Amino acid sequence: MKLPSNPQSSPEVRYDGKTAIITGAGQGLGRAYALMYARLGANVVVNDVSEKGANAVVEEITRAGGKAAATVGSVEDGDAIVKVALEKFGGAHILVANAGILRDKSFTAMTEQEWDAVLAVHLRGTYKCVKAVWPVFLKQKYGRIVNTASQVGIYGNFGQANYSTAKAAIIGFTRALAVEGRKYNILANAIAPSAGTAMTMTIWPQEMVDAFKPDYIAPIVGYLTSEANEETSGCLFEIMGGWAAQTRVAEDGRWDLITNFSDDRVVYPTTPQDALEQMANNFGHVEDGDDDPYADPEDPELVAKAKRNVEPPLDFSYTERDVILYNLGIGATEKELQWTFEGDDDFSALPTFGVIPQFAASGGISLDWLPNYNPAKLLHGEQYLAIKGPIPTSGDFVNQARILEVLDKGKAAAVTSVVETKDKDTGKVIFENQSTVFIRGAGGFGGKRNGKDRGPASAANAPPQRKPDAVIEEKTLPQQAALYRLSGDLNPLHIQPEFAAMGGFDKPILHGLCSFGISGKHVLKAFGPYKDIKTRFAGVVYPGETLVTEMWKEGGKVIFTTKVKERNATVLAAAAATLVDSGAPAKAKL
Ligand SMILES: CCCCCCC[C@@H](O)CC(=O)SCCNC(=O)CCNC(=O)[C@H](O)C(C)(C)COP(=O)(O)OP(=O)(O)OC[C@H]1O[C@@H](n2cnc3c(N)ncnc32)[C@H](O)[C@@H]1OP(=O)(O)O
Repeated sequence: MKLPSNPQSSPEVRYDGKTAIITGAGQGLGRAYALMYARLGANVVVNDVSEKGANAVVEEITRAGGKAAATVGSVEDGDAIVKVALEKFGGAHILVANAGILRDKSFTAMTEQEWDAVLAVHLRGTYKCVKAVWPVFLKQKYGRIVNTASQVGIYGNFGQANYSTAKAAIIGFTRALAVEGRKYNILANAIAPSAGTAMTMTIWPQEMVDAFKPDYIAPIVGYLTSEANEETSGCLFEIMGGWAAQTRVAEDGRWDLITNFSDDRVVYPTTPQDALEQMANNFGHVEDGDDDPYADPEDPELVAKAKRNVEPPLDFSYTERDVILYNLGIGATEKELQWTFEGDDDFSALPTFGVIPQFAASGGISLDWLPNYNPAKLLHGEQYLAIKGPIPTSGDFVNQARILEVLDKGKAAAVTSVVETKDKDTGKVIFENQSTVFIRGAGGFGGKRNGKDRGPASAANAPPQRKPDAVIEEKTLPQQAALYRLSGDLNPLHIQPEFAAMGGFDKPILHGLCSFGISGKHVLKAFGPYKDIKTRFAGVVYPGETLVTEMWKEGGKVIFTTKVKERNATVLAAAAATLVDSGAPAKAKL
């Protein structure tokens, strides 16, 4: 920011013809601002809850030859305040939301009334005044706003949970206004002033109150709300007794140095996109210490810390009942006792049961840091499952989840997580899942578009140009999703019409992993067991539709494609399974 050395005397900082609205202007900081604006040619609307205070300031201004009007009442009545500006002066150009109260109390003792009162005056009052003046600013394509935050809102303070909350919220509010207002020449900044006023008098010693005069704050507010300020917006300034600094957010993503902002790898994000980019850029290089340029491979503790996307391990158990429920959920029948009767000699889980433990683990992975994240817009994009040992029909396990990659697909974000499921007793990994979710509307944050080669987990698996070696058709049930969800994926997208509508579907859709399981069962029936299986979810399936799995045996792999028969739509693509017995012949008749 280019700040004139003395804005009050600088020739370019004048407010002739402009109307400034100042809330809480009956005394203290607000009064100092009101007097400054009036002195520099503005019409001033002096708002205060105290009639005496507001009138005294108006009188002081008019006596000195300036123009001012009082509006007495709460800042929560922003409409009434702005109305005075429009009626008395025919417009509004500057809003300084300054009014505030304190109700300090330790959080333990703070009453709800004390909480509500502070939030009402600071946060709701600021919002109401901005809301009322915003259409005026939009229409004239000009507006300058200074909202009043506080150091307490930045750093927190004992006895001020209510005030800290309101002030922190005002910072975010102001930054959002700056983003939305920029193209209309509406600039909004927040200040965290410290001055001796009636408000701080209750908590500061008298010498401090005397030393830190409100007049020291006014010039910065004056400059920020002047025409001379053509670009500074969305900033936060801490100002006190003639000292001012811009406060920026700094990020250093290295665990070892997270509290040490001392070198040039520290970054200063100014938008959520910047902040997200820092996070997104870090995904993928933290699988082991050697991959992490910031980790010291000599120091195992540091290497462990560098695995920053790792969720804590979570216990997970399942029983034979869970196995049967899953098998039924992907179409096992009462005749297939090996999948539906625990007393059968060959009782077993269908291999894709291995995707189920990840649901218990990935609950810890939150995605709400993505811009415009909307859970209704999330679709399952890809799935890879490696089966690394015989699948028990019951037991105790430990799941470990981590985010592997966050890609920016422009109109969507693609987030890949990895979950390893280990046998709790032996520590042996049984399943590894790599799962990509595709969140429509959450892209465009400036992250990288293409991910790394994840071997069979990201292979393109193009089907060969010949007739399939095996084809299996299976009609799903209208209640397929209602049944399948009981195995762990409780996403309402698959059962609740209203939620499906929010996701853009006219009715609930089938779980991607249900179709995956059904096709995985077809591969098993046609070619026998496999040690890994992968697909891309290329189109939606509705419960009740018929799935047709076309399979081609290529060496030790079965490449497959699944279509919905009724719509001839491809729903599983780039799909393949690696067979345990690579020499297994294609079964001609199924
Ligand atoms: C713990 C485990 C977590 C699992 C959570 C699972 C939660 C479940 O409850 C949710 C579900 O089961 S949803 C049901 C299953 N999934 C679906 O039905 C999705 C079907 N697919 C589609 O609709 C589109 O392909 C669609 C919308 C995905 C993409 O179509 P388009 O927008 O037209 O995309 P397109 O223009 O073709 O490509 C844009 C870029 O995105 C990449 N891409 C496309 N499809 C992808 C997919 N399925 N997965 C990952 N990336 C995909 C493209 O490669 C392209 O990238 P680039 O431009 O860089 O080449």
